[in-house]
Amino acid sequence: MHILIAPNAFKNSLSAQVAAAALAKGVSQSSLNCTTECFPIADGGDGTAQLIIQKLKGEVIPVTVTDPLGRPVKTSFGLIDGGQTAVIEMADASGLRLLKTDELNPLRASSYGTGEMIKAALDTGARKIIIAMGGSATVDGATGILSALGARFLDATGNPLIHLPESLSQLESIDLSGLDNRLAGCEVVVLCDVDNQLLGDNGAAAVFGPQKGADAAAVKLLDAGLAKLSEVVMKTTGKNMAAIKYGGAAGGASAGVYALLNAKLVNGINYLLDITGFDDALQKAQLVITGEGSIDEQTLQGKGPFGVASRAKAKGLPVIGVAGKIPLESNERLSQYFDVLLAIGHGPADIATALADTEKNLIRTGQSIGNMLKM
Ligand SMILES: O=C(O)[C@H](O)CO
Repeated sequence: MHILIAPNAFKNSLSAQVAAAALAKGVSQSSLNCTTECFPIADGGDGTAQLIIQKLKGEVIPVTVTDPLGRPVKTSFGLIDGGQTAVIEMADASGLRLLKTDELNPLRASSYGTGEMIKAALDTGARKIIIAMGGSATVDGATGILSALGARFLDATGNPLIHLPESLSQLESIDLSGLDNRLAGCEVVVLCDVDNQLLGDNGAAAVFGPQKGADAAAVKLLDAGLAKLSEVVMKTTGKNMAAIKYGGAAGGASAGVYALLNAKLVNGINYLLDITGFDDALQKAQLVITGEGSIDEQTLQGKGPFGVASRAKAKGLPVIGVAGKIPLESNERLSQYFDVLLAIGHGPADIATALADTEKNLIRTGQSIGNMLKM
């Protein structure tokens, strides 16, 4: 039997690579006679660019940019296709993981550093830029990214707004005359980790603002600011940031680059699976194991394990989903994609212990899966 092991990262615990290796180790310690292939995945959020760059054997270009609070951060992006295409991870410059809990400041956090990475990519001569968006600390509708690339966000007196995104409700016009003209000849593709739209109860501020430190008042202010941005963008470009699917990803940065850089917004997991040749790996498999920190109804909204499971199911393959948390009761919708769902925990544990034990839990779960299949 050949098993394809394709988990997402286990948030706050293990990268997708380590999770896949742990499951494979467990299976190899079982009594099952089988071969395995590790195919770690990501859905646009943290780790996506790294996986693409690794899989496509890209060149890593080091760069120093500014973090969400304007401090220098050493990071990198990748070049693939012989240098024609740059692959950027927004979270490397503007990610939540760059801030300590007491530094979270969604009213001021800026995506400027991601714009600096785009600029650095243009400097290499890249003609296409893939940006993985998710895991961000910002809710600025890409105003930071665009400012780094030369756009100016102006108030009623024609002065540039300071303290974005907090001041967005004073936006009156956008000056695009200074926008880096190399962007005109460059295709921008954004890999989105969620399909939420920009505004409202299901939008960037309301759903993802709280995890970036926004209280109820800040969520309201940010949502109103993004609505104002959308209104002015509509006047300036005729493009509707508020209506685009995926526009709520990464604090609306996806919607901003869609409207002002003509970026194409796509489902992160599907793009990753396509570009990394997942279907070829699937071709050889008789069983697929995928997983993530939690597998529940939300998984079906385009998350990584869902992307993997739907492709496996399209080929009639059995799928085992492993997660720290799974629904208590069996769920008909989930069963259409996951033949078996396994919780990896070995007993009652607080979150900190569960996170610390994830690797061991995955090894043991992999071994149990192998032994069960052998039976
Ligand atoms: O960055 C974020 O806001 C979330 O990952 C959703 O895209």
